[in-house]
Amino acid sequence: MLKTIRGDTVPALGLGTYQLTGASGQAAIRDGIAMGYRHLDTAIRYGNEAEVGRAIRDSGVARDELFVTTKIWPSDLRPDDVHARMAESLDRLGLDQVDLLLVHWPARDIPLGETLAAFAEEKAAGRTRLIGVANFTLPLLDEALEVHKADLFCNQVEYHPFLSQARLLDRMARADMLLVAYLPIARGAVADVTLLQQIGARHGKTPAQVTLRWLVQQDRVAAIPRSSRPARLAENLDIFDFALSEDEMAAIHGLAEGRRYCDYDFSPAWDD
Ligand SMILES: NC(=O)C1=CN([C@@H]2O[C@H](COP(=O)(O)OP(=O)(O)OC[C@H]3O[C@@H](n4cnc5c(N)ncnc54)[C@H](OP(=O)(O)O)[C@@H]3O)[C@@H](O)[C@H]2O)C=CC1
Ligand SMILES: O=C(O)C(=O)[C@@H](O)[C@H](O)C(=O)CO
Repeated sequence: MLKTIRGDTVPALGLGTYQLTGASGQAAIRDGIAMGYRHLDTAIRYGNEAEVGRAIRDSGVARDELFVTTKIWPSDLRPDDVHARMAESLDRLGLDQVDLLLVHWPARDIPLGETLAAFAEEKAAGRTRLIGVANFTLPLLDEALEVHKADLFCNQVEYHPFLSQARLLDRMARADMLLVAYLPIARGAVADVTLLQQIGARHGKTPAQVTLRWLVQQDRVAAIPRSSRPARLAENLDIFDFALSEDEMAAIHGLAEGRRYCDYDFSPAWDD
């Protein structure tokens, strides 16, 4: 399944790579590509761009069949730093271009317009095909769209059954942007939820598969679960042979309780 935003496509289900480092991390990423993952999510902060690059080269999969995202940390969002970090990322990845470059978190002390102008320059220079943001709240998104007049591809945010993103999704639909759901299985916590177990039993699927299907079945939503284990990598990808009913979709939406896992002292003031 592909998601299409203004003519650009991305596989709806990608592989998160946080903490997939070293030889074991590289092996997990390589296994994931061999199983069929074609969308890989890394970040400078994860310290694994070299592993991602090696896994891509080992896979033998053509570069244009893969969608590779990286992200720049908020301390490095001044224009000169953006250009330097992007060059270093490409070097570590062993690529000429990434598919998507993201602002990893909003910076409090760097004008957003300057950062996004530098991102647009990276796009114009062909070092990234697309640009976007992550962890942007409604006001930050409005600011980004205002200052950049923007062709922002996505906002990558925490999204799983325990955290509603209805207002953000509504705003992003009007801007024709993709929501990339991080922590899509709430670090595995969905496995213990009775409702997800019951829906899963009906379809012969696990709670994680039901959750990932619920995400990608929504308009303009992609998801990037991570696993270090081959069996779970395969499980998380195996969600395209069934569909949830409208009632099942609504019931899962009903699990939202404002539970957020990624909340740090540098996080923005969340909308919820
Ligand atoms: N932009 C941002 O600020 C952020 C982006 N991200 C991105 O999103 C990705 C996903 O988020 P992440 O933190 O990894 O959390 P996830 O929700 O993907 O959960 C990953 C955890 O769940 C376990 N798991 C994986 N599959 C299953 C399954 N089928 N059943 C039960 N447990 C399972 C994994 O353990 P095991 O490895 O043992 O299988 C791992 O501990 C990250 O890897 C990263 O790429 C994440 C956080 C913030
Ligand atoms: O995983 C991410 O993408 C995050 O933004 C955080 O978990 C980050 O990596 C971190 O280290 C927080 O201090």
